[in-house]
Amino acid sequence: MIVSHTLHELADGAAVATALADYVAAALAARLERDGMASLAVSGGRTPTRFFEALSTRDLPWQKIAITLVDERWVRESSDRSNARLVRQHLLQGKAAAAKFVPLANDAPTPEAGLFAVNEALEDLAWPLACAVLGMGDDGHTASFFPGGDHLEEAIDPDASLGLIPMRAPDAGEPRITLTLPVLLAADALALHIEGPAKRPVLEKALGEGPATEMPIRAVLRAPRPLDIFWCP
Ligand SMILES: O=C(O)[C@H](O)[C@@H](O)[C@H](O)[C@H](O)COP(=O)(O)O
Repeated sequence: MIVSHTLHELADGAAVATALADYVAAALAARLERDGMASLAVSGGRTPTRFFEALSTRDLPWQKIAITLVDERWVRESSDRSNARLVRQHLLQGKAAAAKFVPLANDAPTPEAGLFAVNEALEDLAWPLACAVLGMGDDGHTASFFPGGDHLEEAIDPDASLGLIPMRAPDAGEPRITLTLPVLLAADALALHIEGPAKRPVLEKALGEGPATEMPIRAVLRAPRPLDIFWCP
């Protein structure tokens, strides 16, 4: 198996935010230079706030950049569980306010009902992604690839034909929608952003043996492509 990870160990969350913002800005700039347009997919959850704020100050031609999410909880943007809300509050600010944002959720009652419209909206992005930034939960999930997820095997299939898939899982809270593994792996640059002492042993365990369905981050860690892991205690 070919694995090629780079672990960036930083002193604290502020240092991770700066290093990851540098990394993402470089990936966007490289793609902009080549194609004149670039897309970025980011994760939600609690970890990314400081990184979003650092990235939002970067001097990039944001009007040529489209931002979407790696995954979303199927809730309204008024919910504090909404990843889109987090992106609007912390990333689409300052210079980055000029970016185009394509949310993964809409007003449809379920992800299945909303899927078609989200897929259509995503057609406006420049594909493949210039950069995708993943997070990781304490159970080893990433994106909405949850252990026990009803569409987990399809979502982490490297040959998945769908780019976007609904997901329900016992520990996911609400129904979710997520980009699938091949879409994430096709990104020019792929980062995993984890912070705090509790996540390091989870990462170490995920790097060991065992099925990817048990710790779905393994599907990313085992993929034959470079992955940059940003971590601080
Ligand atoms: O919507 C989400 O929940 C995410 O995109 C998810 O995959 C997240 O990255 C991890 O759960 C880590 O979350 P924390 O940053 O909250 O630990």
